[in-house]
Amino acid sequence: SPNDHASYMRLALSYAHESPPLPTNFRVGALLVDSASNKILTSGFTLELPGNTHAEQCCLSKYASEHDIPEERVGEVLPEGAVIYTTVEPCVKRLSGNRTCVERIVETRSKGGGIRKVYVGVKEPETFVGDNQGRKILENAGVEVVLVGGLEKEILRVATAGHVASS
Ligand SMILES: Nc1nc(=O)c(N)c(NC[C@H](O)[C@H](O)[C@H](O)COP(=O)(O)O)[nH]1
Ligand SMILES: [Zn+2]
Repeated sequence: SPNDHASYMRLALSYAHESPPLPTNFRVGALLVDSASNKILTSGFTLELPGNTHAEQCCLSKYASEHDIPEERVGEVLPEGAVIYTTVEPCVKRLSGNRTCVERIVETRSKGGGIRKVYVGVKEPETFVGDNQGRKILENAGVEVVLVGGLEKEILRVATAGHVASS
């Protein structure tokens, strides 16, 4: 129900606070949830795992390691009702050139299962890569993108805490 989405998004936002503030990315929090059992499978935040990691990537990577499977094959072990909540929409381009979260999410569906829905707190600001057009790519891959409104101001304040205050 809608307030479930808002409470999951608020929880994802609480993880974003764990991310170190930097001027070079956003502080994002994410959850991997089994919507069938309403259970939180993993949480993640930007830079949680070693390397230049994204919140959504950390959720998938942690779940994969819990199941002793390489991250790129995580789709094979995700439950039927797997969904992701992320405070900022999944990246579709990254200045570092690392694999994007849209690619990682789409890849989970290669064997038929995988992530079915992505709940998003805000559209990505244009700071680094301009307008993020990832939503269409996700939808074309059969991933529904649902905007969960109400936390935009807080999400953006946390996401940009490491950025030089815009004059
Ligand atoms: N959804 C999302 N989750 C994250 O955890 C994160 N950090 C971003 N950020 C998107 C932003 O576009 C990229 O952080 C910059 O483009 C810099 O690229 P890198 O992150 O260094 O690869 N977006
Ligand atoms: Zn990403």
